[in-house]
Amino acid sequence: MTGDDEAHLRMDPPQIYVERTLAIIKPDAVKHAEEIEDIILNSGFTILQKRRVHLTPEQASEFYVEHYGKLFFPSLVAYMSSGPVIALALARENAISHWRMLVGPTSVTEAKETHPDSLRALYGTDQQRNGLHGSDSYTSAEWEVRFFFPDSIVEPIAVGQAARDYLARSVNPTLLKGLTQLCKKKPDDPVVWLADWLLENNPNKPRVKDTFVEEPK
Ligand SMILES: Nc1ncnc2c1ncn2[C@@H]1O[C@H](COP(=O)(O)OP(=O)(O)OP(=O)(O)O)[C@@H](O)[C@H]1O
Repeated sequence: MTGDDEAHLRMDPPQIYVERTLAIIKPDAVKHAEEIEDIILNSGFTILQKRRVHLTPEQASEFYVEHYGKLFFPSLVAYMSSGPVIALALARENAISHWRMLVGPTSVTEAKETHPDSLRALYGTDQQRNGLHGSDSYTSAEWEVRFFFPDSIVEPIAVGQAARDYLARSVNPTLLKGLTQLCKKKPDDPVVWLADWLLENNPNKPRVKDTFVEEPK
């Protein structure tokens, strides 16, 4: 066995993990919503759900309850309930940290200086009217997505051993056969060839023969 082979064996298996986060386009940035959604999609996010809502002051207070008691809390609540916002449930790998990176620092002045390409630098106005929100942790993402999308059924995503068991049971046996055939054939476009092979050899494909006889027109 070569050193390269040993290094491959020591490598962790690839992780399959799709994370969700809550994004809000705040009242001052709603006029730029189309542009912002394009940037979201071009940054590898999937928009799972979207709602345009006008929060009441009570709802805005509940959403930002962690800031209750701070000097800026009353004006934050007034601002967040001053006009419609767009709430988006976003998904991608490492969605929470990627979205916060794309959004940029809380202060728009700082965002313009240090992260001029961030969404807050582009669409925010000041420390408070900073255009966008993003969940800051896995726990708050779950809570915030439910806050805006209470009816959404959140399917737990299989991770770790559960993901490995699922793939080992449902996908790997067929995929391995396909990959073996692929290595024998070495087609020009291996991905398309494999996709066709998988469709043709899908063990879940109905096996009933098509017995209908086409009537002449
Ligand atoms: N010093 C401040 N003065 C006025 N408004 C503020 C101040 N600090 C924060 N805010 C407002 O409160 C929001 C929540 O503050 P937080 O410290 O959680 O920032 P953040 O995590 O960057 O923002 P968000 O939670 O909206 O994504 C900010 O986005 C901003 O609108």
